[in-house]
Amino acid sequence: MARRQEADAAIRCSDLSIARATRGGPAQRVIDGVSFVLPHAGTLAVMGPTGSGKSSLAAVLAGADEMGLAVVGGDALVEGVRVRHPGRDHRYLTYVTGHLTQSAGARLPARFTVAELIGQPITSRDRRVNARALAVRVATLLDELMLPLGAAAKYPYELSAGMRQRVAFAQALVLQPRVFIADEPFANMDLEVRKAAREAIVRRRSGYGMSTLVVTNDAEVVRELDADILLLRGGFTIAYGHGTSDLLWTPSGDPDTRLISS
Ligand SMILES: Nc1ncnc2c1ncn2[C@@H]1O[C@H](COP(=O)(O)OP(=O)(O)OP(=O)(O)O)[C@@H](O)[C@H]1O
Repeated sequence: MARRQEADAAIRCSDLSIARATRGGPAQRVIDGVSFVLPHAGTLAVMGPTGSGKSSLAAVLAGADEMGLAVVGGDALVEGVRVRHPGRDHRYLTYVTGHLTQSAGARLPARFTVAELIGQPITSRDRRVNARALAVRVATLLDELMLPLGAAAKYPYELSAGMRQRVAFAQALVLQPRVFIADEPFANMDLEVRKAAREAIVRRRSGYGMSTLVVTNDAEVVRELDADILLLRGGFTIAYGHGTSDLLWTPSGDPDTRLISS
């Protein structure tokens, strides 16, 4: 797909507010006035307690068609595409962002093989894809994420939870995204595998400038990826900056280092 005019940042989020429709009741605001900039080749960790809106923010930025989520204020530019009304650019948005949703491994559809699942972002866009080239790309990703080549022909139920998570991880990277939006990507991974998955991110960051927004509450992940931090509570930003000692706390957010040192 042709590159659009070069955006000046991977994500430029300006006073973004997101609401989630609730059954019967009024829409619930899950993100309220959030602003940040993720530069090209940058890494941002979105942290905060459960229900603070991390996954909702990630889904909207990735252009996920999640029922009931809507931008109700401000906007965000992801590789130059407005998430509020992307229109025909929605397809481009989902092409340049690799979205690894929360518990993606556990939610892989059961009727496809691993090779089909990893290749799906490509085959769903181009049915005449070169099968041999696709097989090579799938094999490379399996190897990179320490999955045996034999896994390609298996179905999700034949794999462990950790292996399924790596299949979902590979699927989110198969299009070599410009922005990787990953919701708790290292769930169910042991130390060795987690290192391989982290290196897959770092390799793309230094190789072609992939930017990463990672939802995590693991301070180790923040350190390992040398990430900036956006700390949310109840949909609001309570701190933003780099490193635990360099965070700017908003007036409404009492400094609470427990949130980032757990
Ligand atoms: N599928 C859903 N249906 C209804 N409400 C939801 C749904 N998913 C999230 N919510 C609500 O939206 C708000 C924000 O949730 P969100 O999942 O974005 O937060 P989070 O910080 O990612 O939480 P967690 O760490 O538990 O995943 C919460 O109040 C949550 O209860």
